[in-house]
Amino acid sequence: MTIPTVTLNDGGVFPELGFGTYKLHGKEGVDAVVSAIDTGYRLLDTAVNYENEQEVGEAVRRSGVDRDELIITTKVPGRDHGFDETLASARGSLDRLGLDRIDLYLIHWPNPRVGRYLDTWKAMIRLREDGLVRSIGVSNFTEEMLTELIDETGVTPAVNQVELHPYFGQSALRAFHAAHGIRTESWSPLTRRGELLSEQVVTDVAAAHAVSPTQAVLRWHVQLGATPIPKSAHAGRQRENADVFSFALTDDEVAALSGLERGRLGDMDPRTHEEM
Ligand SMILES: NC(=O)C1=CN([C@@H]2O[C@H](COP(=O)(O)OP(=O)(O)OC[C@H]3O[C@@H](n4cnc5c(N)ncnc54)[C@H](OP(=O)(O)O)[C@@H]3O)[C@@H](O)[C@H]2O)C=CC1
Ligand SMILES: O=C(O)C(=O)[C@@H](O)[C@H](O)C(=O)CO
Repeated sequence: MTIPTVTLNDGGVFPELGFGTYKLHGKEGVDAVVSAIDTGYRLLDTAVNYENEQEVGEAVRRSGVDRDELIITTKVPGRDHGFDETLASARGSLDRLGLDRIDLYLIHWPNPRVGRYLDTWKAMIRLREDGLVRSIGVSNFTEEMLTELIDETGVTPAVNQVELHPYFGQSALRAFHAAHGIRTESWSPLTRRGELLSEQVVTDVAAAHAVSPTQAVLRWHVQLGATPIPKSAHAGRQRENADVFSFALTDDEVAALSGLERGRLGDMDPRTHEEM
């Protein structure tokens, strides 16, 4: 299966859909990531805090796919914020991944009370200049935080990975991203298999296209211009989730799914939620 791509603001190629790896561990985790690569996923999303960078690196080596086709994302955790700390954190990630380059490096959470995301961002710029990282971006950043990074460094993040699903459509933040050429990446795009998938509007839209509810929801992300990164440990579901490029929702269907808006899944407002 071939997943279409877009071009990031730094010229990098970026898939319209990727693979989440949170909670994939051990041999089963490696197998799941290999299976995702076999299916056609090229964007893989890990983080120091997922404690599975080794598994992702092993899967990359086990897959028969050319390294340059893969976009390996990892993230600097809150406890490593700061200029020197971020440089060291990246080297730790490269060691665990067993790779010589991170393709997309993100600040996992802004942790505003720590107050060091700007220094962290400056280190990421350095890592990109040094060739250890290809693209740099952030996760869970608000419009105000993005503005600060851009104003202080002149470097606009390529990606902002944020909570996004039909219950939390992030329309204002997405408009800001569009205005600044920042690619939106959707975390928990399926709401971790919550009640969303049995909402009447979701099952109706799915039935209209003879697809599954997860496919209808993932197609909604694609049509918003966001890159969802669904996680599944199962090859059949991985295939189902990636198979969203041969049908299109109508504008009314996109609007109907957006009409499910009700807010975040949990209390994860990045202005107050901290993850170290
Ligand atoms: N930057 C951040 O702060 C965050 C980033 N993330 C990233 O986003 C990724 C995706 O989000 P995540 O929270 O994992 O949740 P998702 O919304 O991707 O949902 C994953 C859940 O849905 C199930 N599932 C997947 N596909 C199907 C299907 N076709 N049918 C039925 N069930 C399905 C999975 O089960 P099963 O595996 O059994 O198939 C799993 O339980 C993460 O893995 C991580 O990489 C997530 C949260 C925060
Ligand atoms: O999955 C991620 O990237 C996270 O940041 C998680 O820690 C997520 O926030 C979570 O599951 C917290 O319970």
